[in-house]
Amino acid sequence: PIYCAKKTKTHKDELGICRVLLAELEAHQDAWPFLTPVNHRAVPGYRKVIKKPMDFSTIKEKLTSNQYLNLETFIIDVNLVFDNCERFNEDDSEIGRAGHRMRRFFDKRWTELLQ
Ligand SMILES: Cn1cc(C(=O)NCCCNC(=O)c2ccc(F)cc2)ccc1=O
Repeated sequence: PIYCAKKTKTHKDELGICRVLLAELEAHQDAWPFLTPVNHRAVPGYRKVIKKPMDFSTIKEKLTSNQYLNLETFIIDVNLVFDNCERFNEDDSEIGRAGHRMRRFFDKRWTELLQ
């Protein structure tokens, strides 16, 4: 079409996309390191190194208690999960590789959903 207006998304539309994206992240086979908060008593050094812990269950709680203003604030928290993972884990480790795979999956899915 000659004129293609960018369809603005309402807050409800954006939150719907967040719910779909989060469900897909949680269902992914490589999600297991990210489903619950890292147990800093079981993982030495984690609390000192990672200033802003984040995980999918915390994101779900924030989503259901309407703490995300929009899709962007949701994407910031999801990226925090993957950035924390990269900071704390070797790229060539079980959890490090899972983090890279999950980030690639997320980046692909939210761009697809926004097209
Ligand atoms: C992101 N990150 C995670 C860990 C970590 O050790 N995370 C716990 C893994 C054990 N948790 C599971 O295996 C599990 C949890 C829930 C579930 F539904 C199924 C399996 C360590 C460093 C780090 O940076």
